Amino acid sequence: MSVLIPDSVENIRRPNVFRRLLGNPMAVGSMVLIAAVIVLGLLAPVLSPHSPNFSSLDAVNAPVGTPGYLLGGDSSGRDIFARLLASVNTAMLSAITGVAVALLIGIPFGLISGYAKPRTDSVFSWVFNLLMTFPALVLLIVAFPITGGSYVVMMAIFGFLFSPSIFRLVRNLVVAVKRELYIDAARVSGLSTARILRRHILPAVRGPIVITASFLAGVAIAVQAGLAFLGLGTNDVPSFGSMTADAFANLYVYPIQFLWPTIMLAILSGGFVLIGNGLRDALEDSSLAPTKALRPSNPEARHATARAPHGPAQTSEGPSPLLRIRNLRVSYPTTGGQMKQVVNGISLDLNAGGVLGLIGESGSGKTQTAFAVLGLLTQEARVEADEFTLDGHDLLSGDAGDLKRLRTSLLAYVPQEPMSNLAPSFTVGAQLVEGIRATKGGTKREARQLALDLLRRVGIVDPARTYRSYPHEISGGMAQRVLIAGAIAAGPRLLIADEPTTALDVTVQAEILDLLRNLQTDLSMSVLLVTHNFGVVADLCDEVAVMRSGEIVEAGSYRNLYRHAEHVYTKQLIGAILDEDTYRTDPVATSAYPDHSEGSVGR
Ligand SMILES: Nc1ncnc2c1ncn2[C@@H]1O[C@H](COP(=O)(O)OP(=O)(O)OP(=O)(O)O)[C@@H](O)[C@H]1O
Repeated sequence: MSVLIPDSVENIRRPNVFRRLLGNPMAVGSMVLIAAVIVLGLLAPVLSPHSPNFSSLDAVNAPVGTPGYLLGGDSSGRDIFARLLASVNTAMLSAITGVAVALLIGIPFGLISGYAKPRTDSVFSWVFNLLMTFPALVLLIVAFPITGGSYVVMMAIFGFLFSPSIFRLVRNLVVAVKRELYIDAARVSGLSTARILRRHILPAVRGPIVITASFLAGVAIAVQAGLAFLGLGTNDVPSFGSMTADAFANLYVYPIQFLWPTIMLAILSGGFVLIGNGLRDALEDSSLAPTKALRPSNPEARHATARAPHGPAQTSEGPSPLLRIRNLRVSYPTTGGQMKQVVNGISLDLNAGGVLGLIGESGSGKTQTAFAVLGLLTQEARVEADEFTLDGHDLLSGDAGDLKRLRTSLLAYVPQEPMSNLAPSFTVGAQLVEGIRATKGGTKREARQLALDLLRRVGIVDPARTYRSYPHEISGGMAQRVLIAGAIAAGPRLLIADEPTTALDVTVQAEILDLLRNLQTDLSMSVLLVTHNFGVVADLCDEVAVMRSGEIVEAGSYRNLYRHAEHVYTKQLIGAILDEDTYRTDPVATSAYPDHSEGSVGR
């Protein structure tokens, strides 16, 4: 299958994220300050001569610099420096507890809810929305007696009450990401849901989770301090809140006692927010936009899309075609409660080794047909047919797992937008290796070797370099070659190519068509080519089915159709083929289809 899946977690780390983070002065400053504060907290027993709860009458309100009392003593004669360092540990443990609980609840439920069927999503969303309506701070105060005064338990409750914010964030991100084509590609490849969630979706949504977790850490520290300020918590554990409450009583006499805990509190809670912002910027800067395919033009290649068909024509009348479709209907529910049919009962056969072009204007139902074969239609789609078989197996009945395995072993898919089908966070090699291992098994070393061979096989000049590259570092044409390499890795019997050249410039289109033609011949595989361009059909296909408004209006061998097309729409499509001897001066006639006059035949 055309699977381009990452290899391992190590491969998902972009090398320059940390470097980018180091280029952000606010984030670096915050990290240094927080790290210094944390080290001070950890070294508390070494640095302070007194225990934080030790009190001495001699040290009551002692000034800064008193021997043995670096920052002086508080109103109870305790060492302010010792209590400050102990409070750092309290704050950090509070942040870790609160954030960990919120993430442990919010992330898995958010991932499942966003990815699962609408009913599961509704149930989870309802529960978390309900939880979100609870006034968290009031509940924390009310729950205080059952915590036994333990701030760790209180912060665990805090994490629980704030988990809906993580849940909603993750769920909404997943809903957006799961529509990406590379997720479809991963599903087609047969990867399990858990693996897709862990390897593809989680890395894609981690940036916003990181920033929210940082905010939450800052909030957790502030909330714990606030509760302690109100006297909620054991007196044995020093915290910035209890220190400020003590100092508050002496605010006008010894204001400096108030200064130390508030400065530390500001450093810790503000610092986490700044680090989170810096991390988000670093992650966003390294999320890379696809680059356009730019290749030196090859004047000779211009012939390719308008050439006569090659090789012997395949008949679609064989006794047991690889793909057999009879009266296929695909429909979707409308807001009015009815079903809207987008594929209206089409029938076609594709023999082993045959090349069938499915051609038609935009919206004619080509992709819906191809996706029905691939099993990639959305859950609300209703697929019905009198016959719908792949290699003799019924695609409409039977165990979902068996059908998935069948498709994985027999089908491969080459998409329209090569860049969108490569996961941006992983190297080309990592994606190929995992795709190969998911379909063929074997060791990582074997998969790597095969990936390099495949890259060479699809005409990539420097396979090792491309193997190491991220998708943004290669051109659109190379990305399509990479996808084709992944598609042929497991030796598919049927390759479904959906507008494989549309997103590429014209010379690269010709190269990709050449490649597909050579691979089809060498590997003796069948090809179902979805296109709106008769020139592409001419280049590759033996048989053609012309689709319009969800129906096949004309079908037959390419040669026959090219010479003796009967349907006016087929004639229009043929008339839209451009070659170097054709100079179009008139627009394509559309009067035969007044209701579809805007329909594009040569988009
Ligand atoms: N999820 C959906 N819900 C409702 N209608 C849909 C859905 N997906 C596709 N359609 C409709 O199905 C019809 C056929 O779409 P399809 O993608 O197969 O067209 P196409 O011929 O491949 O065109 P294109 O070349 O633009 O992709 C379109 O009218 C489209 O709006």
